[in-house]
Amino acid sequence: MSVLRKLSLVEKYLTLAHGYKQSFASQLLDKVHVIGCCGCWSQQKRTLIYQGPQATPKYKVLRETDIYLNEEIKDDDPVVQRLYKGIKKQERGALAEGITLVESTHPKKKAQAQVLLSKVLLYLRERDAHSLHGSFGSSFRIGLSGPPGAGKSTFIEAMGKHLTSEGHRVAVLAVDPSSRTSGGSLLGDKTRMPLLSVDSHAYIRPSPSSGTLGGVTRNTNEAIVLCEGSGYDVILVETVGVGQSEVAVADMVDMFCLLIPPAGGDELQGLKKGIVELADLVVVNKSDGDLLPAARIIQSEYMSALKFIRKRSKNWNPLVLRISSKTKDGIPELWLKMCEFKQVMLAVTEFQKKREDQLKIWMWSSIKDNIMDIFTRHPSVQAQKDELEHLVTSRIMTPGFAADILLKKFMYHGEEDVKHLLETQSKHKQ
Ligand SMILES: Nc1nc2c(ncn2[C@@H]2O[C@H](COP(=O)(O)OP(=O)(O)OP(=O)(O)O)[C@@H](O)[C@H]2O)c(=O)[nH]1
Repeated sequence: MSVLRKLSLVEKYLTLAHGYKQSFASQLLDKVHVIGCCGCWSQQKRTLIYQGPQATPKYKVLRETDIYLNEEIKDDDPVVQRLYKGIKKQERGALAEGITLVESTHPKKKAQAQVLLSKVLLYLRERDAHSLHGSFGSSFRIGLSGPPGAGKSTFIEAMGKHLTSEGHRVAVLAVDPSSRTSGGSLLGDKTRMPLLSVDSHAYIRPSPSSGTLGGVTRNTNEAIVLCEGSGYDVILVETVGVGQSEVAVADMVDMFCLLIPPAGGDELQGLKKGIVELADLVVVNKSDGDLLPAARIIQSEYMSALKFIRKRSKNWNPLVLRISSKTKDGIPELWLKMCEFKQVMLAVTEFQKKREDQLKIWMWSSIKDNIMDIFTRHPSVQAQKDELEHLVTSRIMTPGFAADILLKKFMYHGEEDVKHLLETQSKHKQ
């Protein structure tokens, strides 16, 4: 293509883009790669630096996503079979391998994980059908959040040991989207829960390190299902409270608990107000020794504050309880309250309704994640995102318009479309 021809295409693109004829403009973008521009709109036409046509590695990235979507993994896939049997037999190794499979980003492993999950979900459905607790009632998912130093590890250790001594099987999962940047999650570290980590009725799994909250959330949802398939009836999901992770955890559990230390003002500043609104139970930890008076004050402060917070359920008034994870005081009573919550929610079918809603949330968040993944890897998007970002940040193009261009490029990426639009345009001119 001659330099003049390229320049005229760039100019055409700009004129069309300015006139909001987006589809044609976006098709032209495929032909000419704008690598720089400056000045206002009219000046920009003259000062564009361009290069084209793009030497995009043809649909390489697109093929990758195609492979994932088209990957055919059958029920009798040997890996799926082996893990499914192992998980049902409550083998820790199979559970750990199954969770690693759901955390994998490899297309084939992702597809295997979905088949494994479908089988486990079906198994759980059949198991629930024969259970006294009814649909969804054979497990209890409890979310736990709290500011650093509240005593979460000490609490999980104490509560976990209490539950295993009562015959429960406890799984501890963590949601920590920051674990990737911080070089690995501390959550689930054996040194944090030394007794529980060697308890044969407990399983502790650190946060997946996929980085994004969406990815971590999906992995955790899937890990919960596998743990339940492996006979764990109490699932504790811990969050470090980074950004939106509490909301994500509240969306995947039956009950959400907030653990706080007996400290006011400064120490609790990191605690976002919104988190208190998510809590079905506020637990004041360290209610022992010298900290007892402070714990009582915090308890009454939170009890008053909760009166002004909109209730999450008309069937449950959030409570504020005091415990000591060190002396274990209040732990059995706290567990009884948790069980009462479950019974109340089951009786009014809110428990079942919430689980159903969570499955829908899970489906839609998976769609969102996958679409974003496919979208960002798409060759046309890859090729043009930088220049569009540049146009947007230079205030030459509106973010909405740039988004429309990328979306259209993504939806109509075929060469045919470009040809057709170019032909239409030239016919129109004649
Ligand atoms: N007195 C008293 N101290 C406690 C209690 N529970 C935890 N602690 C202490 O509080 C400190 C923090 O406990 P952790 O369990 O590590 O707290 P955490 O919330 O997991 O903290 P991060 O790991 O930083 O998130 C430790 O020194 C514990 O010994 C309790 O019930 N009473």
